[in-house]
Formats: sequence, structure tokens, C-alpha cells
Amino acid sequence: MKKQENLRNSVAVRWSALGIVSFTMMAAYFVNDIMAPLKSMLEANLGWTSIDFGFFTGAYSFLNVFLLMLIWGGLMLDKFGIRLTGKLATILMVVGVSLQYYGMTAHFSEGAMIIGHKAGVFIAAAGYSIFGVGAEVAGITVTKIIAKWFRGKELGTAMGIQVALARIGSQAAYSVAIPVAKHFSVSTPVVIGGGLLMVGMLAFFIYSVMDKRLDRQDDYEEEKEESQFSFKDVKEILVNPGFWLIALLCVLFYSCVFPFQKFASELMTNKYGISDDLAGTFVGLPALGALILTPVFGNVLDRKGKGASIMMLGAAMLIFVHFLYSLPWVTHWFVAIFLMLVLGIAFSLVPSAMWPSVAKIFPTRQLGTAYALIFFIQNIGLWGVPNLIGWILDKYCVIGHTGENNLYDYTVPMVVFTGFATLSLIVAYLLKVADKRYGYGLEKPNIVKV
Ligand SMILES: C[C@H](N)C(=O)N[C@@H](CCCCN)C(=O)O
Repeated sequence: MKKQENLRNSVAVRWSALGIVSFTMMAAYFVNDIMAPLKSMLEANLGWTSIDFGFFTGAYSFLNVFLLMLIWGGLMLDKFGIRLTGKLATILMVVGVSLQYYGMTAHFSEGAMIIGHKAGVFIAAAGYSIFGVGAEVAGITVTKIIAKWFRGKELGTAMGIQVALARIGSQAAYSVAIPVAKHFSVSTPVVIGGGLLMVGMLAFFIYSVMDKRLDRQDDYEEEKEESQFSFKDVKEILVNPGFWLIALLCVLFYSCVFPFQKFASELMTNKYGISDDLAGTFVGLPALGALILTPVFGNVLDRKGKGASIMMLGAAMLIFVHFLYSLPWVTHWFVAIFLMLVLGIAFSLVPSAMWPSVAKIFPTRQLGTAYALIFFIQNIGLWGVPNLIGWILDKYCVIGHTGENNLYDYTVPMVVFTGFATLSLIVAYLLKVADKRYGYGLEKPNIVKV
């Protein structure tokens, strides 16, 4: 009897698997970013201050950081596997976004507060926090899925394409949020996100069938690399200097990108005089750039390597962008758009090099835990930085009012972002030094020639 070819060796099957799980993540990114362009509308329509907005935005990471949900998610991923963890994560996302919608639309009595926050803001934030657990655990699960199907093959390209499709979700969110909210209501974009997430959940359930078949084949062919989780693995990860450098670079780099984007629509309108209808689209430009460039850079890295150098280049570009945004006298809209495009390049360079690097440093059995720990440290920034920026804006940056909205001077927040970007360059340099010393192979191509 002819032996059936391993599923991962079939180009069509492995790329289909990638397409399906990438769709789930695209829906997650849409929901993640859908509230950002609405900051001014939330202030005008629902009375959310910058502190409320910062609190809501940071809530994405709250449970991941303070209840260690990402760590439990990572352990669960390595112990109970991709299918159960991924299904639970997608269900959590749907539950979270539903609660977020309730918080934005339910009528609470005037002045109702929960733990020092307006009731509506608190409930929306609680929903976003549950969504955040699902989105991050889904993120590590999908990363492990890609490593499972593409290790030694087109790993960089595949991770690049997944990130690129996620960016479509972000870009769509930034572009449609304001027009949809103006046409219907400020909560309608969230309803659209909820619908997309349900389809994404279904997609993951379909992927699970493929995953089961692959596992059966691997068992049969004794190719299975996964093993049960052990604390020895966690210890091994934590004593690896490469882990700490990647985690630090990750938290610093992403703290300069995601939290920045959440506030950037207002930066566009307040500093550069761009209309609020267009501001979201401009803020979505890095996502659009990354959509095209991340797979391109992923492919170059697959064939040529130079991952550590590319991470340094991306971090340097980030300093350039935030520093120019911080200059109070540079206010031309053209500069604002140009910098968004440069940010798009940096936003493609670093992720396309960073995520496959983790798979070079750690074996498959440790990947779930390693990615979870890195995401955990990254989430500390994704929680703290929006809270910090929201607080700085409310306390020190109000320079006037336009109708229902405050007018903000973004100089100090942009200096803070420049500081984080500078630290990220230093860490990227140290990673390159560590790579030489410990031989992680970060400068080597991802594709292993046999
Ligand atoms: C926010 C999330 N924790 C994250 O870091 N996302 C990365 C993509 C990670 C995918 C790795 N295969 C991003 O750049 O969006």
C-alpha cells in the first residue's frame, strides 16, 4: 500500500492551514483596533476622558498581566495542545467583545461607578480584558501552529503572511471605525467586530480537524516533536539570555507601536490638522505597509538571514519616527503621513525577524511556553503605556477645547515614546552581540537546506 504523504509536506494543505488560522487572527486584530480611532467620539458621545480611554486600552492586557492569564494559556498550550487551547481562546474573544458592547450601550444610572471608574467604562474594559486574554492566547497558539507546519520550510514567510493578514484587520478597523460610527452609532463598529470574531471562531474549529489529522500522522510516523509541559522547560527558557533580550526588545518595540497607534488618530487631528474622517486611515498606514512588507522581509530572512541586524534597523527607524513626531514646530500633514509610512517599514522589519528568531532559539516543545512568556512581558507594556500616556495627556497636555473635545499637545507623550524606542535599539544591539556569543543563528537563513 502506498504510504500517504505527510500533510505538512503538501504545499496546498500547509498554506491552507495558515490561511484559516490567519483569518481568525485578522478578526481579532480588527476588534483590537476598532476603538482606537473612536477616542474623540467616545469623549464627545459617552463622556470618556483620556484617562478612561487609557484605562480601557490598557485593560486589554490587565488579566494577562495581573492574573497571569498568558502564562496559564502558554502552559495549557504545551500541556493540553493546540486544539483545546485555541478553541477556548476564540470563545473568550467572542464573550469579551459582547461584554464590551454591553458596557458601551447599557444605561447606567447617572454617576454610577465601579471600583473608581464610570460603570460603562469599567464594564467595557472588563470585556476588552477578557477579549485580550483570548486574543493573546490565540496569538501564541497560532504562532505555535505556524512553527508546527513550517519549521525548516518557509517559516519567516508564513509568519510574515500571518502578521500581514492581521494588519488587514487593523487597517480595516482604522479605516471604517469613524465612518461607520458616524453613520450608525459609536458602538456599531464593535458589533461588526463581534460578527467577524464569530466567523473567526468557526474557522479555528475547522482548522482543528486538520490539526488532528496531522497529529495522527505524526504519531504514526513518530515525527511528533511535542511533549508534555515540564517546569524544567520553563527554567531552561528563563536562564537563556536570548529569551530575556527578545522579551525586552518585544516589550519596548511594541510599546512604541500599539499604544502609540491607539492615540495617534488624535495626534493627527490635534497636531497636524487632519480631519477625523481621514485620521484613522492615516494611522492605519503602518498596518497597510506592514501588510505588504512583512511577508517580503520574511521571505528575504528565510533565504538570506540577517535577523539580528534587521531588528536593529527597525528599532533605529522607530526612534526617527517618534523623535520627529515629538518636535512641536513640525506640524505639516505631509510629515505626519511620511512618518506613518516609515513606521510601517519598521513595523514590518522587526516582527518579521523577531518571531521566527524565537523558533530558532527554542525547540518546538518549549515554543508555547516561550512565546507565552514573551507575550506576557510584552503585555506589561501594552497595559502600562496606554495608562501612562492617558494620564500624561489629561494632567499635563490639555491646551484648549474644541466643542465637546479637549485639544491636546502631544509633545511629552511623543518624547516618552522616543525614549522607549531608544531603549529598544540598545536591546537589539545587545541581542546581536548575544547571538554572536551563544550562536543562536539569528543571522542565518530560516530555510534549512537538506
Ligand atoms: C499583540 C501580540 N501579542 C503580538 O505581539 N502580535 C504580533 C504578532 C505576533 C505573531 C507571531 N507569529 C504583531 O506584530 O502583531
